Amino acid sequence: PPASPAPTSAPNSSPAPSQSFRTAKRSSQDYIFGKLIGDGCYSTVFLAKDIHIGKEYAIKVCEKHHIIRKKKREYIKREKDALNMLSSVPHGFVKLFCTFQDEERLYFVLSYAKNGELLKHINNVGSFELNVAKFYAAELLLALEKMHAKGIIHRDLKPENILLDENMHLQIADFGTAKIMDPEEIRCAPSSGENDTQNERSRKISFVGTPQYVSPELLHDCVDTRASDLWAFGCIIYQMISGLPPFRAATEFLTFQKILKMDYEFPEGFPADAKDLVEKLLVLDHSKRIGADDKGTTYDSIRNHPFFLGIDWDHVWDQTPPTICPYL
Ligand SMILES: C[C@@H](Nc1nc2c(c3cc(-c4cn[nH]c4)ccc13)C(=O)N=C/C2=C\CC1CC1)C(C)(C)C
Repeated sequence: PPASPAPTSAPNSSPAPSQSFRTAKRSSQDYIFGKLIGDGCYSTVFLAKDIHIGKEYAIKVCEKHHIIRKKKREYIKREKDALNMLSSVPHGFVKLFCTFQDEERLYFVLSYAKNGELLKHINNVGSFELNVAKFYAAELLLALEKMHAKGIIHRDLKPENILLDENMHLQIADFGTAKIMDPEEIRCAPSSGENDTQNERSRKISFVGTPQYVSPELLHDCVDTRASDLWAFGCIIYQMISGLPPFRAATEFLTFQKILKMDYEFPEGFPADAKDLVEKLLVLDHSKRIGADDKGTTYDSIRNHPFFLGIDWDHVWDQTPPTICPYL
């Protein structure tokens, strides 16, 4: 953990807008830094405890010189903006409570997702029972709807940055790769391939997600749309049920090849409804993916798919998540 430098002048901090009371300016002195819980490209996430209230947080620490040298200021700013835009959403995302800085570092104080990465839970049991996969797919879809309705495309969704809180509810993390669409681009439709504005579709992008989950349009045409997150959604449903992502190979290049050739198959016994939904999400043409044409701020065509039969969409977050247990 970073040595807590004695603050020379009160480091500037900006309390998150959601705080209902004024707090004194925070600094690294207000926290006891614990174990390292995650390592991103340009940041490290530590478990930390607020010495005044004893509450645990995840604090993302970014070295300023590293960000400047790697020209990543835009990524950091975009992540803070996305987290602030989502801090008013009650469920589905890690919360940003406040930020502060000192001479060398930027600090983001965030909610601590006590049960860690979804990937760890999939690997612990091999693969999820259908009811567990359905539940987390439903929570993930609700989070995608909220994110997309605010014009935020995550672009790197994967089981490593989908976390589980202390009550085992889902929280999406790591918005450093997110794209925030300009206000005039945000339509009510959460995702609409053919109606996407020219800039949303054709904007040159400088970033490609994690090989196993990256969408073909991001690879082939350098295009990112909300539907790119729907592709990753399909990969994650496949992986929760089978234990592995659909596109995997010895190298990144071979993985990309498989994606562009749609070279994947379903293991024996993969449930038919789940297979049908995954096949409707893993479509090369992003405008033809299920949900891409949905209007309003919900993916009704996905919600109404038989895979989600029995999900009460208004009470998913109130439910006690089903126990993740190894296959008998
Ligand atoms: C995805 C991220 N990993 C993680 N990011 C966050 C965690 C987190 C917690 C555990 C964990 C908890 N218990 N055991 C493990 C493992 C990985 C975590 C958390 O609690 N709260 C906020 C986080 C992130 C906030 C987001 C703005 C960056 C990477 C790999 C990028 C470091």
